[in-house]
Amino acid sequence: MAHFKHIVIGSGQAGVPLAIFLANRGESTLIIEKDKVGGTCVNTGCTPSKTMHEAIRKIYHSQHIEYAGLTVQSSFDFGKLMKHVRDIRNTWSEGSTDNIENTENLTLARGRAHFIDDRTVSIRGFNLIDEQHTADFFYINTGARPRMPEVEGLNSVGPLTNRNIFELTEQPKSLIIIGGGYIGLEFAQMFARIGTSVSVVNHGDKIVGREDDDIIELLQKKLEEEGVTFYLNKSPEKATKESNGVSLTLEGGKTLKADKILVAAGRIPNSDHLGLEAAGINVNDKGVIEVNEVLGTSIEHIYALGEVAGTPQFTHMAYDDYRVVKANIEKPKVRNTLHRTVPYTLFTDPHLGRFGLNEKEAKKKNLDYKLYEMPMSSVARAAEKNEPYGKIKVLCDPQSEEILGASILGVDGGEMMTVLQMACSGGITAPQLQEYIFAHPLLAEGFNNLFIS
Ligand SMILES: Cc1cc2nc3c(=O)[nH]c(=O)nc-3n(C[C@H](O)[C@H](O)[C@H](O)COP(=O)(O)OP(=O)(O)OC[C@H]3O[C@@H](n4cnc5c(N)ncnc54)[C@H](O)[C@@H]3O)c2cc1C
Ligand SMILES: NC(=O)c1ccc[n+]([C@@H]2O[C@H](COP(=O)([O-])OP(=O)(O)OC[C@H]3O[C@@H](n4cnc5c(N)ncnc54)[C@H](O)[C@@H]3O)[C@@H](O)[C@H]2O)c1
Repeated sequence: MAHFKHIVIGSGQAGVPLAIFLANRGESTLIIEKDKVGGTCVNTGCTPSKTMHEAIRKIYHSQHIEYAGLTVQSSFDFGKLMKHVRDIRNTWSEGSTDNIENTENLTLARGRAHFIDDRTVSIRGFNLIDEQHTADFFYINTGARPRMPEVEGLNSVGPLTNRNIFELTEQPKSLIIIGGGYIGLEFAQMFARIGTSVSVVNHGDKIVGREDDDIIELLQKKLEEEGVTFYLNKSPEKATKESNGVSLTLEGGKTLKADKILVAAGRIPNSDHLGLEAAGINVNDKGVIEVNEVLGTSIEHIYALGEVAGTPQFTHMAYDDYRVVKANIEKPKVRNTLHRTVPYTLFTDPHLGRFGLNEKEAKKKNLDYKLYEMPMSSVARAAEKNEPYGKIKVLCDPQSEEILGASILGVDGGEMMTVLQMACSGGITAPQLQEYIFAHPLLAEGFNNLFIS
């Protein structure tokens, strides 16, 4: 048993920078990881999925330049693509491991941690030997895992999730995806583009249900044009292993058949098995650790960060939790989690870049707004790229014309959204953007036309 000033449990998007920060203050710090260093984003989330997305985007666009007189007949090696994805992921995870191991005062323990009491954790190591350590302060950054819906037989058909899909070496000829959210749609398009027959089953009547209906319609239309079939308002009821794959029976009786099923039906926090009761740490009925605005738990010297603490499920938000904890260690009460902007980008092609208010939310809250909207085909750069699909919607305050939120379904829509997010943070208004000199012909230049009232 050793005593540390700080123990960080989980090496996710908040845990690694936090542990390095604490150790660099000259304070003895232990970081515990039960799996690969870097957490979901690096190993089974953003890094591999966006590596795959970019490769497939390039393949797709290289096959769609008939307008320039080029017809491409190419062969495609799925195994090679997935090896590339795993190589990139491993490089980033190993880089993160090296950073930890090269930091003075920082120790990496490999194994699964749980609390014995509010000052002690036990770690079940990879060698199955338990060790116990104590600390003055603890930081829980254990993330979340895929939620497996209650579907009869689902576990016995060996479903894919984000945890094992990047290990595939053979391309499924057909794929059923349960869930029409971020993971479901990103994978649906990727697999459809490489020739897999893809069906998405979603129990709500809309995919990405919190977006505006016109944006959802455009996005769904694009995916349908690329070969994705949607089964909306349908819950899967029974999964069965077949001699040549799997079948999934939906409510109402329709049965789909495919090589594989991918489950992308939301995530649940990794708070069970942590011994939180032994430490007196409160969780809510969804298993989320209850935290205050500076991420303190019900126990004064224990903090929780990232998805396990109910932070919006994006890497940049977990990372911002690290900034909040860091700021409060350096100078208490300077930063908290209240009123944070939560930008995000759905990495379909084209992107859906989002931040702040959309029409759906404004109507729900009965808020007044002025809407500026324009098709992407009116943006010169998008036309020049021959990627004019989508639309821009920006909500502004009707009096001050300050920007309240944006939905940009369009080529590089995430990058475009960020320009508006920054304008919003800096109090730059719609008329100011209409007069602003953007370099021609960039996508952002489209804002000159968008904001003509
Ligand atoms: C397929 C996919 C694509 C995604 N794409 C994006 C994207 O493009 N952009 C974006 O912003 N977000 C994306 N996300 C979401 C993003 O990955 C997560 O929001 C982010 O990783 C959450 O970080 P975290 O710090 O909360 O936890 P995690 O990154 O999940 O880290 C938690 C760590 O704790 C470890 N752990 C758990 N329990 C224990 C224990 N008892 N002892 C020791 N260690 C433990 C886990 O092994 C893990 O390494 C994606 C997610 C998925 C699944
Ligand atoms: N680009 C990004 O930033 C990105 C990419 C991937 C994941 N993520 C994060 O990861 C989180 C998890 O992604 P996700 O796609 O698993 O969850 P999600 O919450 O985005 O979507 C889940 C979908 O599954 C549907 N669903 C739930 N149970 C179902 C059932 N039994 N049958 C059929 N449909 C069902 C829901 O209606 C919903 O549409 C996201 O919320 C997001 O924050 C972000």
